[in-house]
Amino acid sequence: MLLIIEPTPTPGSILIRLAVRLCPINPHPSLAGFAKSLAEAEGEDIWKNKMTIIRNLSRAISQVLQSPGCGCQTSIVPVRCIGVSPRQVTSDASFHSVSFSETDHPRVLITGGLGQLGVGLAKLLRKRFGKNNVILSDIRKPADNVFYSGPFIYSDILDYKNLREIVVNNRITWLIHYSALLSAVGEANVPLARAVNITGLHNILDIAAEHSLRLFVPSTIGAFGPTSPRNPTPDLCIQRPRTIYGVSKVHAELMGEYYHYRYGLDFRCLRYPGIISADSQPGGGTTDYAVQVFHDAIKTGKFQCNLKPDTRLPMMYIDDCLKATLDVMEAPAELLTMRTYNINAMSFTPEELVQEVQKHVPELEVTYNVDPVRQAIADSWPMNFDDDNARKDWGWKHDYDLPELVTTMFNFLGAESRIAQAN
Ligand SMILES: NC(=O)C1=CN([C@@H]2O[C@H](COP(=O)(O)OP(=O)(O)OC[C@H]3O[C@@H](n4cnc5c(N)ncnc54)[C@H](O)[C@@H]3O)[C@@H](O)[C@H]2O)C=CC1
Ligand SMILES: CC(=O)[C@H](N)C(=O)O
Repeated sequence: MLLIIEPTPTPGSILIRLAVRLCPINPHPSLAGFAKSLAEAEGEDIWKNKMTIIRNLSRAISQVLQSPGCGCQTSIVPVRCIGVSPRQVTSDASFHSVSFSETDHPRVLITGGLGQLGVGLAKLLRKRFGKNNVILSDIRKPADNVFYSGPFIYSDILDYKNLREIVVNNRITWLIHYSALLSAVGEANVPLARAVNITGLHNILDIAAEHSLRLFVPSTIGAFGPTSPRNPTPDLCIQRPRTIYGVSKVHAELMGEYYHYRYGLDFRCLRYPGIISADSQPGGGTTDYAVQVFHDAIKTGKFQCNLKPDTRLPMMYIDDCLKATLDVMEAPAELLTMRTYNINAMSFTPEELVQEVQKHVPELEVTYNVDPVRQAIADSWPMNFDDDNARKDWGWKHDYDLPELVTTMFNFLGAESRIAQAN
């Protein structure tokens, strides 16, 4: 629970916020009533009697928590901390952002939503929560099909005020933060990667804390480095990545967890492996080869791989990745023993992937032209990812192994190229 205290807080205003946050749909009468009487008495120098206030406050809270009429889960409301908001709010924005009509469905904002993963996630979430409850945002111009498939809004995560306005005006309750520069493009432009991945994240964290949002930030296998155990890599171990991307993701993991413990932010984070998708292009990472091979196999029958044939990395089909994201966002807080989890599906080398691809396109010709930057990155990343905690805690389970992944990719891309040929 996050309680934001104004510059001159009064017992009444604190209690009204507390009542609303404990049960936004139906503030508990004893707490709400007590808050009202305190608010009325505020003119009478009520701070003089602090002990009475604290005693009555604890009594009112415990009544609320024990009340069967309160629709809120008691397990998620313990008063973790009553602290000052990370960026002090001068207005009553946080109070007004809690709407009494927010009931069944979350209102979701996805940042960086036009990359490899965002459009697919929006589709999945819209199916579950309704089209208009999921807003895609990015700094790029959306394709027609994306623009007409549901709400889209321009949002630069470096613009704090604009981001805050979007969250307030759209009564956002879940924020999925996808904007980032990935590993290879990050090394090519370190200042921009630092700005987007680190400064941008600070904006996101503050806005999420200020407005009590549930926040998802993906991390990556790239958050580990050459001194981490690589086969397998557990959730908790040495993390000394050697890319700006990896450093920024470790920073995101630690800052998110810190905000969780310090301000009660509902921060959730999964470390994704390399993600393979058919209908969206990767944005400049080290694992991109594993998507490119499918397109080249179909288009030209020739593929040049930029990693060595025996470079083993953890990978996952996009549907599994998006399902995991929704599952962890919906998981009851009491199941989460950690706030950052590894997830995995399979591990393979380019050689093994090519063998599987050649079962579908036997004439595929493959050459290796190693990119030293990407190879050095891949050599420092996990080979196998240990995701036992995600499986134990909230029931994570992947559906796609290597053969299913390859068949699914060809089914999709084959159908697409047949449609293109027919037109
Ligand atoms: N695709 C993958 O294999 C993996 C992805 N992830 C993480 O998942 C998230 C999404 O990944 P992808 O969709 O693959 O990334 P992507 O690189 O395809 O897309 C990132 C998006 O962020 C946007 N962006 C850049 N600067 C921005 C700014 N200032 N404001 C708003 N948006 C901005 C870009 O326009 C782009 O559409 C990222 O955080 C990434 O680190 C983690 C592990 C693996
Ligand atoms: C694994 C990732 O985070 C991403 N695909 C990259 O290669 O940079």
